[in-house]
Amino acid sequence: MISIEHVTTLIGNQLIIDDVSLSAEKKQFVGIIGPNGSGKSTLLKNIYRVLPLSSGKVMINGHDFLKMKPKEAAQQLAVVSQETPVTFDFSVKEMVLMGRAPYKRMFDFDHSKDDELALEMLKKVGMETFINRNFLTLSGGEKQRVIIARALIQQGEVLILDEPTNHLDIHHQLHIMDAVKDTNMTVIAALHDLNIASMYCDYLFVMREGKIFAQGRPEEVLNETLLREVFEVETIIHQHETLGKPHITFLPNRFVKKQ
Ligand SMILES: Nc1ncnc2c1ncn2[C@@H]1O[C@H](COP(=O)(O)OP(=O)(O)OP(=O)(O)O)[C@@H](O)[C@H]1O
Repeated sequence: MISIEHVTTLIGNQLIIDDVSLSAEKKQFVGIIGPNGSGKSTLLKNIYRVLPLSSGKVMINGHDFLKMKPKEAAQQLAVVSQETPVTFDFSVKEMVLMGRAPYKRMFDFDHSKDDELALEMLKKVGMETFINRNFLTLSGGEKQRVIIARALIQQGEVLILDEPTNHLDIHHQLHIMDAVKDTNMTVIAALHDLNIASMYCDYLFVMREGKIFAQGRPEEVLNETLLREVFEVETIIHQHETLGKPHITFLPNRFVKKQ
């Protein structure tokens, strides 16, 4: 279980995250939704230690995550962010094997068990035929799928996803979300696509202006009034017959104005 307790973040003298608490139970898939600039990425960066928080705590299974040594922290939590800058020439396999680093001691070499795992994770993201390709020659979506394989091979308890499927076509969005859902990891994901959030998340936190505005299961949170108030959009929401989840149809402004 991961819990974020009363996190507040100031950047300069601007309050970006204002006393946010949220948690995810073991193996739960938790989504964070909210408009541009509402603080989703900042909060995730606070959690994965790229951005220091001003006050608050991040606890994993009762241990203070922010105080863990880097290797121990990497055994607990993996991250896929929107962009992963890579400037050196690595093969796809080498990129994925980097996810095993938290389990290595100095002068340990990759062994065949790790190679098998790398292939298994690349299969999960549909990239196994690219195993010997140079990472830098891949398309944006292909790169992102390799980065997801690298996070999966880390086999931590918690997976943090910041807009993980931004670069992906719809087939690969669903494929990746299915692969993530099938892992035994606890997931906290910032998502822009509200129908994807509805389909995959067990629980949602809605952020607005650095605060948690609402929370609950998708069917409790995704309603026309909330989406109007938070995202300033008009929608029609119905329960999808096959999926049993709310499905959102967004109405174009010019259509709404005519009504
Ligand atoms: N280094 C920084 N300096 C100043 N302001 C910042 C900095 N980083 C983030 N912010 C501001 O904090 C607010 C929250 O940004 P954040 O990236 O967390 O939002 P977000 O919800 O992830 O947005 P998006 O949906 O556009 O990705 C924004 O107003 C942003 O401009």
